[in-house]
Amino acid sequence: MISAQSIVALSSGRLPAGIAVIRISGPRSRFAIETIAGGMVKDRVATLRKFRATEGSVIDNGLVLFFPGPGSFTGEDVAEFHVHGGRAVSMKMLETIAGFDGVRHAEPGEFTRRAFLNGKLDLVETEALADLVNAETEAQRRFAVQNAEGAQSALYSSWRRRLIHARAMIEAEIDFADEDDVPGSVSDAVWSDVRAMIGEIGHHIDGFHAAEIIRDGYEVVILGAPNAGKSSLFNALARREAAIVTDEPGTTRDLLEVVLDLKGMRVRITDTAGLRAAPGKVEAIGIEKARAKARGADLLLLLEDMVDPVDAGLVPSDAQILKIGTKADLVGGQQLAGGPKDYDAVISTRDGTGLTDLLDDVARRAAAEIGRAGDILPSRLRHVELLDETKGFLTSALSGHGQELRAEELRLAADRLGRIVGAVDVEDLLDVIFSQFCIGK
Ligand SMILES: Nc1nc2c(c(=O)[nH]1)N(C=O)[C@@H](CNc1ccc(C(=O)N[C@@H](CCC(=O)O)C(=O)O)cc1)CN2
Ligand SMILES: Nc1nc2c(ncn2[C@@H]2O[C@H](COP(=O)(O)OP(=O)(O)OP(=O)(O)O)[C@@H](O)[C@H]2O)c(=O)[nH]1
Ligand SMILES: [Mg+2]
Repeated sequence: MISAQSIVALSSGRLPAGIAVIRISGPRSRFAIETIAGGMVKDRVATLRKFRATEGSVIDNGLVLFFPGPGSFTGEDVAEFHVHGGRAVSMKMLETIAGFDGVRHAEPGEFTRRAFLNGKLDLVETEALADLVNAETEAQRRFAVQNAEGAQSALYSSWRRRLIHARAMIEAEIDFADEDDVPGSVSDAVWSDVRAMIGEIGHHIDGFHAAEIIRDGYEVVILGAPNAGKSSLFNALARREAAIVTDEPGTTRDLLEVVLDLKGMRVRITDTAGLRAAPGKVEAIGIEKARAKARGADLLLLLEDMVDPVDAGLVPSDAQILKIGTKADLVGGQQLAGGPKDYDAVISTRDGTGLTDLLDDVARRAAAEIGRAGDILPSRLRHVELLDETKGFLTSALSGHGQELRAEELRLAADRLGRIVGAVDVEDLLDVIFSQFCIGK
């Protein structure tokens, strides 16, 4: 598909910058180079040229590249002008190119949309490209680049191929039911492969929580009785005075959150109101919020003042729990070693005791949840929903009666996988997916 309209945008970031890249895709790319750079350049080779405005004045000295379609990012002819990254320079270039007949400013994600429509990327790779551009942590980048390169798509495509093969076998059996040369063991093999796929898809779906942790962060909630030292730990982890600390019990009422990059992983830490019976009105609301937050957490840090231990009570949650003794600086060494309480960690925000070990422990637990680098995980709820439907059709195909019906269910299952990668009927999804991009991508 070659669009009649060419599109232009600033494809590099915020101005001013050292260099800015102005990119045009579509049939007017060639004309833009001829007009602005005074003549065509060699394909795919950076060439230094003077760039001139329509009336002939010099805009800048810069590098220009031409990528002939279909061998380009978008699949169309593409030109790039690399200019000095000033605001006025970039605006003059954009204005000049958008002033040509048949050229308009690109919408967000429109270059990538053309790449998708021209078959350069599938839908999952497109989503991964959006993730790559938005990646802030090393774990997010690793995950996104692997999927942008097609790892996730390859998995779905291989399942889809297996299903198409399975269905062909079952339909052949229907067609040749009366003949002797289609052995029954063929259909046994097919259904045992379908059973295996149900297991593989189920296992893959289970990985979604790991993908959510990579994207949204590993959720750590600090809990404990009033004055246990929660906000002091929170501030130490945030490396700033993010929360108010006083010696008055009941200082913190609202949830406070910081996001850390811990060894390349996104980790969200929440400070909460001290848990106690018979609190004041505002505090009671804070305590309810703390309990609700704890329910959705991955890890609870349950703090207790070792000088004045108060049982904060149990909080229902599936999260892992680390019991932490605080204010170690106030407690003698022997007391700690032989004390009645068992703590997973002992810290002091006063003298820094145990903080590095605690962070290491949190990072280890987050890494264990994320799984091994290279694991292929579903990266969108959209994928999980379609995978669930796929699994549902496979399950009823497996236990169903009548070869025709069962073959039809295999078809429906393969169709759902096709929807994930965009091989079938996805027009309705495109606007949602491309709205995740910035202009120029
Ligand atoms: N200057 C610049 N840097 C960039 C991009 C770009 O468009 N321009 N990219 C944009 O996102 C990324 C690189 N991605 C690209 C992907 C495909 C093709 C391309 O021309 N593909 C052809 C031929 C491939 C080949 O020669 O092996 C093709 O797919 O047919 C170019 C860039 C990151 N860096
Ligand atoms: N000596 C010592 N004092 C600490 C330490 N951590 C906190 N404190 C003190 O303990 C008191 C309570 O600390 P906070 O961090 O506000 O306690 P909190 O758990 O957030 O309390 P609430 O918000 O009221 O629930 C303050 O006076 C802190 O200075 C520590 O490691 N050593
Ligand atoms: Mg507090």
